[in-house]
Amino acid sequence: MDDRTPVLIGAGQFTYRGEPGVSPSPTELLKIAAENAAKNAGLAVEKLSEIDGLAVVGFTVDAPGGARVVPHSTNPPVTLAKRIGAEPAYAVYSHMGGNSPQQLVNIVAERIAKGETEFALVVGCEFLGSATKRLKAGLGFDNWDDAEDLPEPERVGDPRPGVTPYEAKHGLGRPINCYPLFENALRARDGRSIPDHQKRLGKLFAPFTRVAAKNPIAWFPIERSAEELVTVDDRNRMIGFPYPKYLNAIMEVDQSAGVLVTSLKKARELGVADDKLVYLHGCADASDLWYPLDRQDFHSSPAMRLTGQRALEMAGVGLGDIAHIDLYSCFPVAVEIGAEELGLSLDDPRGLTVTGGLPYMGGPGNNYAMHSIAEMTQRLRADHGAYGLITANGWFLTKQSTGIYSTRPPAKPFDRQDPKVLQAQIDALPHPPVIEEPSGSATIETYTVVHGREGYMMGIVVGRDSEGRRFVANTPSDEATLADLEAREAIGRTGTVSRSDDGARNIFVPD
Ligand SMILES: CC(=O)SCCNC(=O)CCNC(=O)[C@H](O)C(C)(C)COP(=O)(O)OP(=O)(O)OC[C@H]1O[C@@H](n2cnc3c(N)ncnc32)[C@H](O)[C@@H]1OP(=O)(O)O
Repeated sequence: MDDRTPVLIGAGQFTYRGEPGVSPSPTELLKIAAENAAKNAGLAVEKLSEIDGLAVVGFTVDAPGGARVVPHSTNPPVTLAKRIGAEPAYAVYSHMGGNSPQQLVNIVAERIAKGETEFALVVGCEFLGSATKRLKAGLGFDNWDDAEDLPEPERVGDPRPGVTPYEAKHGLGRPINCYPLFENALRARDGRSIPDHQKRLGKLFAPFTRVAAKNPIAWFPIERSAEELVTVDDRNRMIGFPYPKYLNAIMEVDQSAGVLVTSLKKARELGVADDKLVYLHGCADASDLWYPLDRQDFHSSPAMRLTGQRALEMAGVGLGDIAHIDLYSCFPVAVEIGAEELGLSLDDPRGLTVTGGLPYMGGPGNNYAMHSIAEMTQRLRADHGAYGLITANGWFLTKQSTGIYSTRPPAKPFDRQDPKVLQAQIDALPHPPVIEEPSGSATIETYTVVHGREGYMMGIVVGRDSEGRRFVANTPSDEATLADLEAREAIGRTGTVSRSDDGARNIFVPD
């Protein structure tokens, strides 16, 4: 095998469950994950000082337009490198997106295969659990020594925001509002009744809770029944119809995870045992037509389909050869569409998660997939020669990265396809025109009803005007309108769209 074959040698994870007032800072969380990865590889933590590559997953608080409410370094890779005594020649920080962990592993592996990097740490963390509690309780951030003001890091990934200003104005910028648009569209496409579809969602995620219950890293290690997941009550309030809270990714956690990726030659020099080596056999990255309103429809993902196919092709295996699977699971529809695009059934006996998934394992910001890679590494070491597949999704089913791993040594040299190849195919797909100021009669293409802690808040409708142009609008926010949208299927219903009195938004009034 080529000396430059990229290989994962160690994976570390961490969940902090202590007092918020003394919680680890972001750099501390990253360092703990890195040290756990080193120990997992059988290395002394001091060896981390030898890395020549460092890729840090972008923090959620650094999303475009995000306020610097939590003190943290302006250059997390450099701050972390100093903390572990390393001076990596390659040090990058990703743009937003839950695809980032797998994308960074793919990029770093390609660099290793080209001889540009030899020993890399890929790592990320979530710190909004304690940080939010500190902010709410006025606990301050005295023991966080991260707030270094350094030159901006080199960023990798696509810097575009997830939505246009037009979409943001109508509420599409929050995942809890946007993902339900896909879920409802999927239900209507299948002609399933609302009660039957809710049952399907509970049935899909109940096995995820079972995996989380056995995962020592899980934020909510609690097994729940299918019925409990979809029963709306005081503990499980409706968030964005049709998702009660238990079907939403949990935002406020303190977790971190990282992996060490080296060349085979370096792994040998470091003395890493053969039974620790996990190879990246296949990988791919692509984005769907970028903005939600530009999609072909709200129940498919060409990027998931193509990245899955390409990763399998690169690995030289078929779906039937995969023994362990983790589909990105921020909300049920990400799993449903992911499974459909890959050709998996929702009750596949292999299971669709190795961690327990975002609503139960955690890792909601951008770093969830690092936990699935770390967990997959363990599973594959225990099932020598088996293959594992993970998918990672960013923004609103926008960016996709896929990885296929195994302890089995690859039969051919690592050869990542230029992501531009798949991207050109996706960008050439036809899609409906978008109109920003529609008026007149229109039809609902998909919708959701947004709830606050006190109850109904607003409706969001994606519709088509009489010429088939797509628009987004809000509905009147009276209870009768919103309750009716939840009581019976609204997709395909007609109404009238016009400008709000203040001219700021579109308002769709159902017939
Ligand atoms: C590509 C992608 O990955 S997109 C996904 C990115 N991630 C997200 O967008 C996260 C989405 N989730 C959220 O924003 C939040 O979890 C919400 C809005 C669903 C709910 O949060 P809140 O409004 O704070 O919840 P609420 O005030 O009703 O209840 C708080 C309680 O519920 C718990 N809780 C909060 N969210 C969740 C959740 N998703 N599942 C289960 N319990 C939860 C809290 O721990 C808290 O419990 P406590 O009372 O025992 O302390």
